[in-house]
Amino acid sequence: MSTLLDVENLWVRFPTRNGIFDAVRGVSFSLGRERLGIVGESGSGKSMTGRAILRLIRHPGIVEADHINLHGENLLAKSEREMRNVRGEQISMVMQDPKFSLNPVMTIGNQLIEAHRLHSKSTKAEAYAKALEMLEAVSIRDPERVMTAYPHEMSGGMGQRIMIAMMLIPNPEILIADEPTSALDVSVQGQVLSIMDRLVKERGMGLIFISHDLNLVSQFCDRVLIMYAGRIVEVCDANRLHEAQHPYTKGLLGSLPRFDAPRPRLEVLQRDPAWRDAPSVEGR
Ligand SMILES: Nc1ncnc2c1ncn2[C@@H]1O[C@H](COP(=O)(O)OP(=O)(O)OP(=O)(O)O)[C@@H](O)[C@H]1O
Repeated sequence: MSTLLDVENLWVRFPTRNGIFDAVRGVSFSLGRERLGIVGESGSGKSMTGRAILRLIRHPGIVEADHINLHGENLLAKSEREMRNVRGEQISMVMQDPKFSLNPVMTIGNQLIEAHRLHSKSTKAEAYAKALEMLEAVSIRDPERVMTAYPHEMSGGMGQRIMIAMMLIPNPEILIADEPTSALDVSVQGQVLSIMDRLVKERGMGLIFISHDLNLVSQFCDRVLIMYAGRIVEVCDANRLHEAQHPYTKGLLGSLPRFDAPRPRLEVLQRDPAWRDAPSVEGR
């Protein structure tokens, strides 16, 4: 499998009143043209890993790594100006809540057109056609009407699909999706997942899918990194997640409710201090 992205020894640090807090601690993994899941409980460092790749960690957070290579070029060596081209052009990120990402006072059409013209020297008519095409690609049924609407007029699921359309306009090679479907109901969730699935298969895109939902990730992804306290504790093929060896992963699986075999009581996730200090597993 060809490697698009290779991350070596990534740390994300925050200075706090009580000293440095390490949110991500020496994580290494690679991404090919695949659906790579990152799972773990809240605070395990999933989002910070995704944001660090795009150097989107806010001050005073610090990103350090031996390298974050995109096609062999280290993103950490790029200037802020060069990074602006990488964001969107090569790597896009979709966040959980589109309301925070779309401009509330601009029509959806104008936002899509602007996104397109930012990345290519096209005429307004070409950008309009491309915007319509992208809305159709994410299964928006009435794209002409949606072009003239404002974000608040959209349901959560439509907003999320519009965000994906916006992220796809520059045709990125990598999409980082941070809990992209957790605010959506199950049927809309299915639509959004199938759009992302199609993009991986048809465009050969690499997808990093960040989620706390083990069931979803095991069904949707090819490979899964399991994070605990800022480290990767286990790497599994998604369809073999049930064979996971690490006690934390087993605990996460054991604490899931199941409809097919209801448990009288959900297991409480136990944590062992030794897990924190064990070296990070390589996600390659
Ligand atoms: N500005 C900050 N200062 C200090 N610590 C921070 C800061 N921002 C995030 N953190 C910490 O970094 C850790 C990792 O956060 P991250 O958002 O990556 O977790 P996550 O696994 O994505 O969790 P969730 O599923 O809840 O989003 C958390 O413990 C969080 O409290």
